[in-house]
Amino acid sequence: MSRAFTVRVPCSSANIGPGFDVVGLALSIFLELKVRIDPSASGVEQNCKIVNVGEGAADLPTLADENLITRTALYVLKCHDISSFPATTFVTITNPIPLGRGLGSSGAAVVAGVMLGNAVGQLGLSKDRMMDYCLMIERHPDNVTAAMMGGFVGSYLRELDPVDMERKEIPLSEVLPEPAGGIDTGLQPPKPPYGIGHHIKFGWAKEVKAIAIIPNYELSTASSRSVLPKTYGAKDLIFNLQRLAVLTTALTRSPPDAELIYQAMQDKVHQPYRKTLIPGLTEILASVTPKSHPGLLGICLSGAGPTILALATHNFDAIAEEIVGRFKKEGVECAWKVLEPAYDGAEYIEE
Ligand SMILES: Nc1ncnc2c1ncn2[C@@H]1O[C@H](COP(=O)(O)OP(=O)(O)O)[C@@H](O)[C@H]1O
Ligand SMILES: N[C@@H](CCOP(=O)(O)O)C(=O)O
Repeated sequence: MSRAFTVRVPCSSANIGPGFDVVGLALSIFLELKVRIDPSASGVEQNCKIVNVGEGAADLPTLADENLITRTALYVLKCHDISSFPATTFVTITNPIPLGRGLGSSGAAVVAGVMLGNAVGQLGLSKDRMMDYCLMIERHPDNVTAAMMGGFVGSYLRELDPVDMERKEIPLSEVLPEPAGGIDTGLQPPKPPYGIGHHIKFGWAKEVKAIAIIPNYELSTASSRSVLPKTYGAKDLIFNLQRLAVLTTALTRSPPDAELIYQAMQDKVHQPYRKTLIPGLTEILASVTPKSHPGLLGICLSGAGPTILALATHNFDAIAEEIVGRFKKEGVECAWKVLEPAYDGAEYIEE
């Protein structure tokens, strides 16, 4: 019997200033998979047929063991003794999330892949258990937690017992083996331990919107993490902890207190180091304030960048145009969008 379903996953903005690797906000750009499983389909070579549409479509892989979404689904299936997609699985991936911009495209792809594996294999995994699979692949919890659970979330990775810790810290190449010449032994991959992470959803004041100013170049999360120090001084860590403690509640209050939020979104842990990769970053972050641009609440780098996220209640055009103009002076063109929180997170819709 044929089956059809849709998987829908929001993009996300991680960190929101001081919450490096800790907080994430799911936002209203949605990765969508349209899936049809048709056992009677004939004339199709592979048993999983992928069509990419949207951002980066021309460059994204169309083979199931190469594309991040379907590789992730295969990981989930193999952990349940299912070695491949059922014949014939047609997956149309429509991706409006810009790649490598700090809006969680890879986090959304991983969440979509885990949801796909769960649905294709009819595994009945809960969202909490699916999070364990996500965290075996994307090892900072902020994006995947926001994309899966929705809204504004805080998360941490638990200190697991030594056996589980060893299973969790297995090299990524063993979780998602490279297709060509990799170490795909055909053996069952390592199953995730239970409860790798914990999370909590914060509130969100309904009048707060997120303006994403998106430069027209890609910066991979891996390169943007490579410029960060391995150790930090107590002063900078305390600076961030103090602000994060205030920020998560400040963003729930109506009407929002712009002065409080603006200060609480300052960061000393990642943004200062990333300025070497994002032309004009320091000046851009200082270019709009609640005084210069009423309606602005706070401004930060979105995820690993280069997108800038400005939280605001109104005056969106003026705030965005100021930042677009600053980037232009650095020779960088941008697009911008006003986004809403995506409260529901990842969704599975049976057709
Ligand atoms: N829809 C998708 N399908 C396949 N791969 C994807 C998809 N979205 C993202 N990716 C992979 O994730 C990479 C971007 O990840 P990353 O560097 O973490 O940036 P981002 O900030 O967008 O998450 C892409 O270059 C691509 O390899
Ligand atoms: N906390 C991570 C978040 C990366 O987010 P992405 O959207 O850039 O993938 C970091 O800051 O490195």
